[in-house]
Formats: sequence, C-alpha cells, structure tokens
Amino acid sequence: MRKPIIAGNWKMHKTGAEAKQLVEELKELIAGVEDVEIVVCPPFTALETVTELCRGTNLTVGAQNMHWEKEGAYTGEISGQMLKYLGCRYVIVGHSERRQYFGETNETVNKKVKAALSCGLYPIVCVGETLEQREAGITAEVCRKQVEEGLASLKDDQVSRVVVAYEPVWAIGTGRTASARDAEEVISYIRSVVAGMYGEKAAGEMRIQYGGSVKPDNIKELMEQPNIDGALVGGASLKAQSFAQIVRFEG
Ligand SMILES: O=C[C@H](O)COP(=O)(O)O
Repeated sequence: MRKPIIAGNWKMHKTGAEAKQLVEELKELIAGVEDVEIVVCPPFTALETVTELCRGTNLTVGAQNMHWEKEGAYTGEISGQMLKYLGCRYVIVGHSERRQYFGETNETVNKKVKAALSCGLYPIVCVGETLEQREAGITAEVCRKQVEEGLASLKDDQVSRVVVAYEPVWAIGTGRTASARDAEEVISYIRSVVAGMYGEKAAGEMRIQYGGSVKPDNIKELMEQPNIDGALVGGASLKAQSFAQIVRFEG
C-alpha cells in the first residue's frame, strides 16, 4: 500500500521569518493527519529554520535542488550531504523550471538522483511535457525518456525510495490543471515504464504524484485515481489554509 505524499514546493518564496509563520500556522491546521506524508520544500535560506520547527511533528522537509558532488569548488551550489545534515528527508530533482532556466538535463537529473539516494535522501523527480509536446502528441515519449534517463541504473533496493512527480509544464502556475483522467493516464504509463526498467514490484511500490495547479477544489478527484499517490503543489502551498485543505483532500 503506497502512502500518499503531498509536497509543497515554495519555489523562490518566503524569507526565514515568513517561513516560520507559515509552518507555525500549518502545524496547527494539519495536526493529527497521519495517513498522508506531508512535505514542505522551502528555499535553501529557510531550510534550517523549517527543519527545526518540523522536528517531532507530522511535517517533513525537502529541498528544491542539490548538486551531485559531495563537496568541492562549485560556487553557489549545495550538496546532498549538506541537506541531509540539516535534517531534510526529500529533495526535488529536475523540476521543469530548473530544466527550462538552469540547463538541467536528464543526465544531470540522473546524477542528482543517484547522489541523493546514496546520502540517504529521497528524491522527488519531476517529469512532464510542454504544451507544444502535448499538442504534437508526444507526451508519452517525452515522459518515457525523462524517466528512463533520469532513473537509469539505480540499485534495486533504491528504486522504491524514489518519488516521481508528473508535472505537465503547461499546467504549472497557469490555473490549467490536467483533468484527473489525463493525469491518471500519463501516471499509469509512467508506472509501466518503471516496471519495464525495474520490475512490477518496484513499480507498484513507487509513489507517483501529480503537479500543476493543484488546489483544494481539484485534489479530491485527483486522489481518487488509482495511480495518483499525491501532489506536488506550488502556489497553493504558500498559504497554510489552502495547503492544509489539500493535505486533507478537502475542497
Ligand atoms: O512544483 C510545483 C509545481 O511546479 C506546480 O506549481 P503550481 O501548483 O503553482 O502550478
């Protein structure tokens, strides 16, 4: 049985003080929720504050990116060990904004996934097609390549620690959500790609989220789909009230 996972990606929002306020409000609103894993992914500068506040609660913390090397002359970068040391459990890898603006490729995604796993982090690996690709009818092909290359040559015992987030690029921050049915179709296809790589058991254990304009009013329908195991939430995770409603699958 896959435990649902709802993660809030704060992107480049919230100072340390604002992060503290958001987490304090959120903690009250989600108290007692145990059947869903709840993750917040603040910017690097708020990670320490947030991990301290979340210790011993039902909230876990993720980062939004990492470098694949443990340390070295990589100005401006942060390693997986550093995140682990701070108390992070998750790290988002290959978000479409990183692919689009910062040159992330399937190859660098793969290096980061392996580095994250080897230092004990759980990667949330983002895949998804652009509008142009969807209109060209190549959604499945694009997602297959991103999964096959991004998750290439992992150790068998690492695969179930990976979370995949299917995020159609055209649905991110646009208010346009993929229909629950369309999201289910692509996510079930992604699961079959993972099965082809690592076997049915590993694919059956892997959690796959949907992301892209997830809101309180569409979470319930998304979560009713058999292959959708949670959501990666951007805008609606910046307010405690809306994120808590999503976590509770409440419209
Ligand atoms: O990582 C989150 C996604 O990019 C979705 O963002 P959004 O919920 O603002 O559309």
